[in-house]
Amino acid sequence: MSARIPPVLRPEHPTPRSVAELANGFGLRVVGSVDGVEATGVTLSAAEVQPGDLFVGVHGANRHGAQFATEAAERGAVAVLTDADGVALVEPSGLPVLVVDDPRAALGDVAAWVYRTHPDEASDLPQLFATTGTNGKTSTSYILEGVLKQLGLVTGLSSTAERHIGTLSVTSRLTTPEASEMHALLARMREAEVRAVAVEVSAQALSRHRVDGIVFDVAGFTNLSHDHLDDYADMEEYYQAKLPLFQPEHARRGVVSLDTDWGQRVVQDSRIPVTTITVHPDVEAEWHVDIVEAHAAYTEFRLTGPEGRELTTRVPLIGWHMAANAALAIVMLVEGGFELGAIAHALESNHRRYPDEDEREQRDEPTSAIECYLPGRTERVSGEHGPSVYVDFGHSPDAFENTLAAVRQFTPGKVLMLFGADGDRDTTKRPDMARVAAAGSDILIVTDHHPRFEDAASIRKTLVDAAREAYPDHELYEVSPPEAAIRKAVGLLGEGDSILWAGPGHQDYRDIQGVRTPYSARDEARQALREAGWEPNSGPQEETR
Ligand SMILES: CC(=O)N[C@H]1[C@@H](OP(=O)(O)OP(=O)(O)OC[C@H]2O[C@@H](n3ccc(=O)[nH]c3=O)[C@H](O)[C@@H]2O)O[C@H](CO)[C@@H](O)[C@@H]1O[C@H](C)C(=O)N[C@@H](C)C(=O)N[C@H](CCC(=O)O)C(=O)O
Ligand SMILES: Nc1ncnc2c1ncn2[C@@H]1O[C@H](COP(=O)(O)OP(=O)(O)OP(=O)(O)O)[C@@H](O)[C@H]1O
Repeated sequence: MSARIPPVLRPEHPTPRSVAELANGFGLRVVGSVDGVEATGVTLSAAEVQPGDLFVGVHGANRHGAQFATEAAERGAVAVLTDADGVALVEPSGLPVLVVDDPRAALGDVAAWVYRTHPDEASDLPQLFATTGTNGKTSTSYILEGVLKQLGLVTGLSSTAERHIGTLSVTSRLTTPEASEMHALLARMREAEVRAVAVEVSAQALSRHRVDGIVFDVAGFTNLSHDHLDDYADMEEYYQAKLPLFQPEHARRGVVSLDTDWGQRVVQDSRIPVTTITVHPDVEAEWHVDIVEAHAAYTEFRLTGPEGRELTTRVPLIGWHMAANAALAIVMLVEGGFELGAIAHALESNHRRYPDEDEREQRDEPTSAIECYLPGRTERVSGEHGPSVYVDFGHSPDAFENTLAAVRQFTPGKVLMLFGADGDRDTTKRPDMARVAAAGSDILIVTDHHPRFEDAASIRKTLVDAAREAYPDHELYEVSPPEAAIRKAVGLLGEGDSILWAGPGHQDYRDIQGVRTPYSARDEARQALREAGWEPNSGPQEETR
């Protein structure tokens, strides 16, 4: 059985556009005739062609997309956009060809033209908020969406986990979709009268032109730390990949967190107006975040900014880093034109019940709180009794350090870290992940994650060796597969202890040898708790969505 491929959201009522006009407007060479040909959509994938589409054949890392032109024609493509190498590959399909040097680089503007989502042409687009950084993009985007909803807006979201259009939700494939899908999504959001959208932008997306043809109203930067050094030669190259988001081509204004030193570089190197924010009291910034209360169900923080502006609220997540993400989201909204006072008012009129709410009511204090549910980000799956179990999407040393520290705060007993590493992804971070995992835990269980085309046992060995070398006396087990590992973890612990299962987060599959097998770590952990006699929680969807 393989996991279902999530759908691509497109406009339901696209207006056809003349392919000849497209060729003229973009100065493209035409092979064959495009007279009277009209396009209603754009795609890079032959399997996803819908009648009326322009199929774009890019020279990929594995193959040339133009070789799938016949399949695209059979599905109803009306023309192909490709490079000079692709022209001969398209010939058997009989489709007319538009030729451009770099189809991927042209894709954003072409898709924006077809879907009428280019900022020069469209005055009716939703307000767009982009977040980038190594960690915290998904969290900040969900929090932004949550606050926008509390402000009463119809919202959209594009994240690693899900894409949302109002109440419609579909699972995501990539963190940031290809430009053809991105513009189709924006066009569909416009049809649904979405007013504001939170978009997660990965470094890979910027390097691969996935947000071309989009100018975000506000771009936010969370942090930069070791990750993705399979895609980028070093941290400098990784940083340079993020930078275009803070230039006028992609954003009007920026909010930059100075929590990592890289933030200062963004401030220096960007060519748009930026404001700064930090949780560090000794770092100079326009906005500061102080933690007021760390509770097992929320983190309360105070945000202070220029002209004496101040707001105190809660985010229903644990760890200082989640308060940092929430504060960043709020300042992004302020930069987007929302008054801090209006945001404060919207957050106070919520109905969430926290354990100490009765006490607050007696003191006649309104509770200000952000309403949001983040799938698989330090998500608690355990119930009232037994060990606390959190499932998380962290897969970098920095993420491990912060989530372990957050879990430790609310664990009187032992903290057990259960994790594996991604196959076919940055191998250089693995030893650091193992060392940080051991440093922050009392017990470590190394298991498998997505091996992809790598040997799972050798990934585990790298992790185990690095942890043993750094912490020879650490209690450490190597258990495969993860179903066995979570049962071992639950069996080792009891009341007052915690398990942090890092890696799988919200995901509903495991990638083994390129086959996506349905798999939910959250379901697996709940089942393991049940088998051990502990009743898990019923899942936050029912409680908060
Ligand atoms: C490295 C990378 O970004 N690769 C992306 C790229 O693949 P590729 O260039 O290898 O494509 P290819 O397999 O050679 O195929 C070439 C073309 O032929 C088409 N094709 C191919 C086969 C076929 O049967 N029919 C067909 O039409 C493909 O759609 C493609 O357009 O183009 C594909 C089509 O859009 C993407 O799916 C693929 O993303 C892969 C799955 C991926 O894993 N990307 C990761 C690295 C990524 O982008 N990650 C970031 C988040 C990172 C993070 O923050 O953790 C993200 O934004 O998701
Ligand atoms: N501001 C932050 N600083 C450090 N770690 C963070 C921060 N925000 C979230 N994390 C941790 O990073 C991990 C990933 O969180 P999240 O999914 O929000 O980030 P992301 O940037 O979207 O990651 P990805 O690109 O892998 O989807 C989680 O373990 C989370 O607890």
